[in-house]
Amino acid sequence: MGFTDQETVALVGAHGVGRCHPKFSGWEGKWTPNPLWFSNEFYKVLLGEVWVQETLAETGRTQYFNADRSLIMLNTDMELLRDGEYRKWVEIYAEDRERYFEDFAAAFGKLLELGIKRDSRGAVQIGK
Ligand code: HEM
Repeated sequence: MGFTDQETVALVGAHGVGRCHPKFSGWEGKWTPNPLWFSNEFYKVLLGEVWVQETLAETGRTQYFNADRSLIMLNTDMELLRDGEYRKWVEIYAEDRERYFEDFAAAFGKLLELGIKRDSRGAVQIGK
């Protein structure tokens, strides 16, 4: 999809808001203690908790829980710790919320505009 490692890490930090619903995806739980608050909390939680893999009896989905089972990570979230280049950005965003906001805005704008062509004045080109 043409995203850099840095943009990928910035986008997945959106999992700091919202939650998983067993009836929709088969996964269960929230990523952060304040899932209605957009911040860099996803990265702090990812780095700061001890994660244990578990398979949910009800849905058969495998995911990760922290020690008190109040927070979760998906396998794709855990990849951000396993890969050195991803992990570098996790650490940067955990430390620097303003940097995260800037980089998320740029990467999310790119995601929203995927496939859209504009002319030199910025007007959207339809059907070209
Ligand atoms: C590796 C890529 C990704 C995977 C595998 C993934 C997977 C998931 C899954 C399984 C859920 C739970 C759905 C449910 O049960 O309702 C979810 C929720 C969510 N995802 Fe992602 N996601 C990815 C990337 C993203 C990106 C790029 C964004 C936004 C920039 C995003 C934003 C969200 C949000 C906000 C929720 C919560 C939705 C809710 O509370 O109903 N995710 N994601």
